[in-house]
Amino acid sequence: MAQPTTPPRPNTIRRNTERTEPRQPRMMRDKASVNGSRLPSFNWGAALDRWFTDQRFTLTLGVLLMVLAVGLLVAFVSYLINGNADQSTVDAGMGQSLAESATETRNWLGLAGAAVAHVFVFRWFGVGALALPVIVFLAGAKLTFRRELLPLQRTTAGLLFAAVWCSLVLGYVVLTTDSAETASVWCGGIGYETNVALYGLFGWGNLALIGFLLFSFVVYFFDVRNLKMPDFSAQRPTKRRYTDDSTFQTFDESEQTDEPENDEAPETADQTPQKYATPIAETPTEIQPNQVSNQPIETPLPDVVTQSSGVAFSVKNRDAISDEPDSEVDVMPTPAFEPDPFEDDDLVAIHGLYDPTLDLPQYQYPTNNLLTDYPNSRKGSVSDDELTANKERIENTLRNFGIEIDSIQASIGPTVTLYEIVPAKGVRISKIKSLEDDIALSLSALGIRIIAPMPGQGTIGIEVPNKNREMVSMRSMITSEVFSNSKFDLPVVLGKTISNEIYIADLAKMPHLLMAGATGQGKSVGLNVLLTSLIYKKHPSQLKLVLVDPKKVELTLFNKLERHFLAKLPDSEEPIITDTKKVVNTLNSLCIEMDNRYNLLKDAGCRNLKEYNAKFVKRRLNPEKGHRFLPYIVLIIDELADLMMTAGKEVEQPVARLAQLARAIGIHLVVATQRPSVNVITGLIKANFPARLSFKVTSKIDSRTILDTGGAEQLVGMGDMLLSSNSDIIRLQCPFVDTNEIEELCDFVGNQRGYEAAYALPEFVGDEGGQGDDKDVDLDNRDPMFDEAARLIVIHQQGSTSLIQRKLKLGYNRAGRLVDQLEAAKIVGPFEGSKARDVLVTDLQTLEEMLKRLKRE
Ligand SMILES: Nc1ncnc2c1ncn2[C@@H]1O[C@H](COP(=O)(O)OP(=O)(O)OP(=O)(O)O)[C@@H](O)[C@H]1O
Repeated sequence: MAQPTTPPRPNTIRRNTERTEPRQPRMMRDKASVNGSRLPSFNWGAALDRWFTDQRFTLTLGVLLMVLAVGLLVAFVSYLINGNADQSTVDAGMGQSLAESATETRNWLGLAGAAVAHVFVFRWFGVGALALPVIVFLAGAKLTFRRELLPLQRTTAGLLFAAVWCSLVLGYVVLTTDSAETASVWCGGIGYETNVALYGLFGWGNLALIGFLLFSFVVYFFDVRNLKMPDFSAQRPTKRRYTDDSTFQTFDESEQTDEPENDEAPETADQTPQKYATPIAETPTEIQPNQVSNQPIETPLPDVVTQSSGVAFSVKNRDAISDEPDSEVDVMPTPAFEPDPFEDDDLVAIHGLYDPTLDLPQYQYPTNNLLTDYPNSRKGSVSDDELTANKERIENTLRNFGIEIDSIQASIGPTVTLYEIVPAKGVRISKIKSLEDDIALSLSALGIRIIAPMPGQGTIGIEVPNKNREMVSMRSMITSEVFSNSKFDLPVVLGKTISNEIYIADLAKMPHLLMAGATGQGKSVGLNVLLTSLIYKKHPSQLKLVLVDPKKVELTLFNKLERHFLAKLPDSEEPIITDTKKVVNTLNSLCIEMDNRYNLLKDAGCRNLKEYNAKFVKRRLNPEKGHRFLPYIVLIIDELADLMMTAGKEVEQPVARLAQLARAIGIHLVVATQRPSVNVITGLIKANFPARLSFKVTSKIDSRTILDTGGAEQLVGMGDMLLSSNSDIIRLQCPFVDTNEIEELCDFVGNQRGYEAAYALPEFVGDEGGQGDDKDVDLDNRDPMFDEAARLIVIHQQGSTSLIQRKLKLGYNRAGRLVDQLEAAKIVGPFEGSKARDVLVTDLQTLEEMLKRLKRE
């Protein structure tokens, strides 16, 4: 038997099942394979995780805790009433029989109640012990109803402090009134003993210490940072949320946050609306956009809130206030010299960082048990017989062709086993590569892939499919440490590598993904895996999905996420886009969103979305100037081929434009197709998708189209795939997630409180609206901005709606109408899909003459 230090014997086979684990000494590995006794190790961590996340377990535990809380309350109250009588019984403890003690106990919950209460009430907290049942009850309720009645952590901290503090105050009173005999049960041991210990030192100063303790707690608990004098003339800041398009509610800040009432000067409307809308109302009010009244809210909080209270509020509120000077809104005038509060560091000091997740503060991330645990997933391990047989066949085949090898090492992956061969000295690698087909034939298995040489190693790899493959469950990916601890912005699980490592990528860095694969090879499952990873990791305020599904059936289940994660055109009814015309409009709308976001970034002086959001979170960007927290947008297109067939350039151009420019502003594309031919994956699209993934395809040509190399035609299907990223090719097994798992996940998210509607993308007037049939356009009724828009277009020689929109600060609809009028006046040419229109007037002088003529007519 070989010793660990001995160099590998020629032609020996070694298993390498788990690269992630430290490698065993050779001796042990050989032993394991000789005996053939590879015992499956039981995963205690996963079993415990399963147990604790099982909803039946949490429900049972929750109810148990609530019952326990009631029991503790009864025991404590009873002890406070009868405690003096029970003390001696409990203290007598082991000195007498249990039955004897039990009969003597006066506690309503018998000896057990008296004993527990004796510890918590008498020895520790006194009357403050009553905090304990409240904490236990809240914890039980959280487990039972899966929502918090009160913020558990914060309430627990507050109650524990209250218990100790009460004990200290009462301890002081008991000590100074010399009533320990009768009243020590009320203050408990902590309060009494502490006061006794300190009284000798400080005397009545104890009270000052206790008072200071309270002060320090308040400072930290409520994050008080200064003691400015309260301005009683100030009106209280209010916070508002829309209930529907026409009305919105404001509600008192103090209802929502645990912060102390803000005693700062009144905030003006140009401060971030998460904390304050406008100092309009003293009391909770329901406000019509054009009129503000002081009626208290009678309706409870709406079941929905707007996308980002930041964005929506600032827009609507601006309309309500600035467009209606005579309205009843009493806006506090802002003196001209007053500094922009958004340049004032104090905002964070006063209100803390902006938290986008407060849009949906009670949102619960999906739990692991929504996904199925496939217990037999590791069943497909490769037997020693299979390994030895393959090894011998590889050796024999190579020997038949005159190739000698030094050693073979096997790495068993979930779908294929990689045999790494160290050829004998003098053997040319190209010779082995040229024998690819012969080796495949002799191993009589599909899916042999030869990697010669293995990048970074002096070996040759031969991948042979396993007879029984391992099912990689999505649950095992989600529960893995790498995924749970991943700090990626948009973490997506892609699968398991040949060495059984979990492969996670950051979509934000990829920054787009092109996916191909013949029908039935796992593309839809792959898209579901990607969506599942994102939904597990992101809060609805941080991520929006635009789902395009020309096949109409693949992504329907995600409908339920409409009010949480989906984004769509404002006039569109279906949250999942299936109609080609709507797809074109949506893509163009995303281009407008991209332009808008670039403008916001420019104004903010930021280079990318991360910097921008970080600045917004620090309250350095003013929502009144259009700034808002920008969620990531992930566009998923399931089946590009259909779209390219029907809309060609109209789809290609915006897709390419988005792929080219959108990475910095947080729009990422995942585009899938079953036909990876050059007329679907055009050069323009391909050039802008550096990360590409291929499931099994039907021909080497298809493989080349998608990956720039062959190999994908030799995959074995069912989620077996090749990922090409930064010129590396990695073979992965995609995890499996079934439709009913997706259904459970979407139900879990969809049944929670969501936004009032899907995230609204900017309006885009498609070709029907933008075609500009000049017969319908009345040039006598020109837009007041007509001349200005015409000059702009001619100066820039660019007939684009978004240029007008940006430079003249107009809404999309109005800019669209202006372009129609410009077309009717023959200043710009007709609509040409997503391309900018031709400008028909070449210089300003000609334009001015045209404008004069128009005025005379
Ligand atoms: N990762 C995987 N692990 C195990 N089995 C898989 C995996 N992916 C797909 N399969 C199997 O292959 C079948 C087809 O997968 P899928 O529906 O994703 O194919 P597709 O490429 O989207 O096909 P189409 O283009 O026709 O929609 C699945 O029903 C499943 O049985």
